[in-house]
Amino acid sequence: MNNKKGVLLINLGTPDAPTPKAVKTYLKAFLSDQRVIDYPKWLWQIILRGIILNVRPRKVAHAYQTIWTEQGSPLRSISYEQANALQLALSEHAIPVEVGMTYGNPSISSAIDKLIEKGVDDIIAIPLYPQYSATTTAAAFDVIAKDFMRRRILPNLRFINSYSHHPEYIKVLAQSIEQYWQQTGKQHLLMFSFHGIPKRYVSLGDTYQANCQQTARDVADYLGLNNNQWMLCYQSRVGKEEWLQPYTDKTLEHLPTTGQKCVDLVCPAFSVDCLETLEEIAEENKSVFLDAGGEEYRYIPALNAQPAHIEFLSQLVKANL
Ligand SMILES: C=CC1=C(C)c2cc3[nH]c(cc4nc(cc5[nH]c(cc1n2)c(C)c5CCC(=O)O)C(CCC(=O)O)=C4C)c(C)c3C=C
Ligand SMILES: [Fe+2]
Ligand SMILES: [Fe+2]
Repeated sequence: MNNKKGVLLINLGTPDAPTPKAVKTYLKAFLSDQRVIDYPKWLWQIILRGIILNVRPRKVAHAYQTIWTEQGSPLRSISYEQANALQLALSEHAIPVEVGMTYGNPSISSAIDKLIEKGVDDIIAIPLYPQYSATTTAAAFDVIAKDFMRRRILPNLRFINSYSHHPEYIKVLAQSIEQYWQQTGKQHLLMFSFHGIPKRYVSLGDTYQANCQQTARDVADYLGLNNNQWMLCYQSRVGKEEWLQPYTDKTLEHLPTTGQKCVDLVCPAFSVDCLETLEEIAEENKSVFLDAGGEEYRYIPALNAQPAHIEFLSQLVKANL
């Protein structure tokens, strides 16, 4: 008898509300994960609970308030849109799709419960991180593994660990940029801004930087861009350690002084628009660029639930049936 397949779409997670209290709960779970911050646990917990969780939630809650919608956090509401659209795209195979977040709600465990309730015994887990990183992809796997520890009967599991250079993904991403340029009638310097990670993690073997470089180069090649027409940077640095460089904010501050006054940003590490794109890139970094003398700054939206993105995800699922 064939196994019944189901899809678990995974993303990072987001607070339940844009309040300091809810943000504190979310950051506590997220920043306590040793995959994300690998300092000695006892030392880090003193810093986290003693300083960071008393200062950061207020500031970050304010940032969340600027992007919150009637549907709640964009990361969560767009993830549900993706799941509904993907389930529809897979309807001929009757494959249920559920959303699970590594931190916060809906949890990965609740998503696995729902799939099992629907009779699924073969789960295809897709962390929506095109570029592999231990900080995100492996962290998601850890949560699945932990969930499985409480189950007597384990479903089959297929885990898609990255798709940074999948030809169809490159095509969909490149075409979304092309369409943006066609609709606006203009093309500026293209800045690929990926979420950063500490440089040390790459030295320890994380393939994230190589994956980011591959995505950016493949998309630039698809678009026929020469080396002066695109660049790669890393955003969202946290803490005092050196992260992957060049930094997005420092680069945007510098670009206008070199005569580069117009820029288009795309953030391929984010499959879904979220705090780091809608606030940090589309607002905060825009001000950095314009204040430094830049003239035109545009953010190209994430792939979100765009039909071409959903079609790519459904191909990824079908290839794993
Ligand atoms: C401090 C360490 C962090 C690492 C390493 C990191 C890697 C990483 N994160 C994403 C995707 C997202 N990060 C988001 C928010 C966010 N990230 C960090 C820290 C690290 N991320 C923090 C503290 C926060 C919360 C906001 C803040 O306090 O500044 C989000 C957005 C969530 C939302 O609710 O909208 C995403 C998505 C990737 C892809 C990545 C490494 C590859
Ligand atoms: Fe992050
Ligand atoms: Fe940020």
